[in-house]
Amino acid sequence: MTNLAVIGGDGIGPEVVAEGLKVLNAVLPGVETTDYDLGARRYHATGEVLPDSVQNELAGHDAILLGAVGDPGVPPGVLERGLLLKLRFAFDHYVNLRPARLYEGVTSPLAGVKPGDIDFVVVREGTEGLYVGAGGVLAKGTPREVATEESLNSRSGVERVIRDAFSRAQSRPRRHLTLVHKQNVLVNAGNLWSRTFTEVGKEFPDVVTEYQHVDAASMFFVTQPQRFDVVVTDNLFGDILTDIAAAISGGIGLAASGNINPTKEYPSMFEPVHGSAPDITGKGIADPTATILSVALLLDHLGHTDEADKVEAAVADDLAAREPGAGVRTSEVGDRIAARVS
Ligand SMILES: NC(=O)c1ccc[n+]([C@@H]2O[C@H](COP(=O)([O-])OP(=O)(O)OC[C@H]3O[C@@H](n4cnc5c(N)ncnc54)[C@H](O)[C@@H]3O)[C@@H](O)[C@H]2O)c1
Ligand SMILES: CC(C)[C@H](C(=O)O)[C@@H](O)C(=O)O
Ligand SMILES: [Mg+2]
Repeated sequence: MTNLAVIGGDGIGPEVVAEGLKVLNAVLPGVETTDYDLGARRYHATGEVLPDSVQNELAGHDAILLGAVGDPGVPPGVLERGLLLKLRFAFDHYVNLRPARLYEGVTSPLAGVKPGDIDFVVVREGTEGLYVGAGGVLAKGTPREVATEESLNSRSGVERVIRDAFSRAQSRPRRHLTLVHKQNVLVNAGNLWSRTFTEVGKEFPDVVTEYQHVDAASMFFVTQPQRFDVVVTDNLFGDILTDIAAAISGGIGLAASGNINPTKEYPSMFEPVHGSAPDITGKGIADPTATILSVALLLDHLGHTDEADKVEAAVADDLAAREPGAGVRTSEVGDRIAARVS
């Protein structure tokens, strides 16, 4: 019996997670779920963000489904760092998997692109880089104030995510992998990434490789998305590139992600790429598709590949059947996709 920890979180998080669970229950009845009240409400009520006891309980689950965290009433970073990043780091989610696909029936803002032109996956490093929290502030509040954030890149951390990306590229028809970095400026980390990429690449002679600086890659994402099959990159570049990937594939409401611990030592965590969207919270108009596609990634990770394929196919059918330009009603999307997989 699969046991799933559910963190609805803030803003539209609980709204989209409810639809993800609707689809999960329809395609794989009997998954045991435990809800965790984490996020802004708990923080305001108790001052707690992620108590150790809760983290330990989460560790005992097969997987975690998360909506989003972040709230305009909570200082920036408290929930994002204290909850989301804490879980990514504690559960060693070193592969942050973010597929981008333009489905039939979905309009891309890019002129002339067709479904099939955008079908790639970003393997974003999830535990290092500028996200580690190294740095600080000197002379705060004075004219001499200096703030630093350091990027940490370990050989083992870089190597394991690059190897994962190579092996994903090897299992896809095009067998193409692009390393994205900024080795012309970030010469220390860039050199480690590119040397490691070359060395690990020797284990995968059938994978075609390419390197792009992140500024050029950002341009090619919106001018020639067909160039990409698998992309591997560091934590911050991956964060930014995957919002671009979402935008060109029809919007942030469709972009799924998995924070994966490939060793399965800890539970992996699945969540939409988007945030808590305070501007549309409570209106019933958030698109739950990203969360439902994240449920497909979750099912795949847990070995339920048929169910994962069924969910993705149902999403594709639903998107193809949507009235162009018509708004989304959150619960209706969940109802329709759940009905298709039942
Ligand atoms: N994984 C996460 O938990 C996560 C991710 C990103 C941002 N955040 C947090 O969320 C809060 C808001 O951040 P933001 O505004 O930069 O990003 P956001 O993704 O929440 O919203 C950006 C825009 O996209 C729209 N949008 C987002 N999800 C949508 C959906 N499912 N359907 C339709 N429209 C959708 C929003 O309405 C908004 O206009 C911040 O506190 C931020 O730190 C959390
Ligand atoms: C909320 C924030 C910590 C997070 C990130 O930067 O990774 C978000 O933007 C994401 O893309 O999941
Ligand atoms: Mg982001």
